[in-house]
Amino acid sequence: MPASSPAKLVIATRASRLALWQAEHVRARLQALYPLCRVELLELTTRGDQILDRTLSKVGGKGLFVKELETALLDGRADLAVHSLKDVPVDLHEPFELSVILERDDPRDAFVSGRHAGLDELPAGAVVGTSSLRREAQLRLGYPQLQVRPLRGNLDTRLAKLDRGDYDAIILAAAGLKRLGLEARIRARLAPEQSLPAAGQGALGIETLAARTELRAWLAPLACADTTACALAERAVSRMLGGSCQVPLAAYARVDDGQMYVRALVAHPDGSNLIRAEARGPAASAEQLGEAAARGLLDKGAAELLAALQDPAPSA
Ligand SMILES: NCc1[nH]cc(CCC(=O)O)c1CC(=O)O
Repeated sequence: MPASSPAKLVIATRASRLALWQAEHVRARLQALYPLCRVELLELTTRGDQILDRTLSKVGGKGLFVKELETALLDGRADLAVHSLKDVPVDLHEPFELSVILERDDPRDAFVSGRHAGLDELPAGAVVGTSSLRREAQLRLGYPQLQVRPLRGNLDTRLAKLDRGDYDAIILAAAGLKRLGLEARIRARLAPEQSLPAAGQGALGIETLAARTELRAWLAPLACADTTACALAERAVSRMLGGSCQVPLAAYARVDDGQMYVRALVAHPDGSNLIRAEARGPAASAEQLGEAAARGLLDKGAAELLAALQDPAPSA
């Protein structure tokens, strides 16, 4: 236990069911660490939660989910903000810091469907919902016979759209479904070779004001060393490729016995081009390994692929 302990901690969170589960999870962990502390949640509605009619890549990306929470940290209305690490921009900067990364849950993408047991069982022409360019690109490449259609909304909304027949199947993060008690809806977990996860998928991050060093010390016992190393590597890939959810980019690291294996890919969302790279080495060099994987992608033309996506040539 740190020398001092907090009297009160306020956790800023988005008001979605997933965000509330995550904030409550952190609340319970902190409460167990500091039984005398009052740990409270402050629920906020973010711009990202309000805009539901356009795909995320069109409305400005991940920052939408983070800004309102950061304002609460700045105002002193909250001490910490809990995020799905996947949704935290890689360019998080002063006066904020990502002070703790918690142990990761299942990082894989999950296949959810009423009638079908997995991607390989879907008939040609079946409609698969996802709004992630990363998932779309990998699906189109591996399963060109399927139709990929956009899917937005929080987890419950997405499942409702599947259930009312808008899609034959949808792809969601396994961790999110698990957290909401919806694990039974998962028909198959996609292997990293099939659908390489997004940087940070399945992990939680806690953001604080960097100046509040006492907070960092109080939160430190929640950190998971292996997940932190993976996050460093994966986020290094994203950073070097200018990653956001507007970019079809995947980065996935694992650590076994101190040894790290990082895989990364960028792809054209239409499945026409997919570039992979990987790196292995000691987990202690996580960030360098992520950078090496990113350089591998860049050496194979990743920058050109991404530039072409941002500035598409007029199609005939
Ligand atoms: N894109 C939104 C988002 N952010 C975090 C999760 C799930 C939990 C996680 O990955 O940690 C999800 C839902 C999804 O991608 O299906």
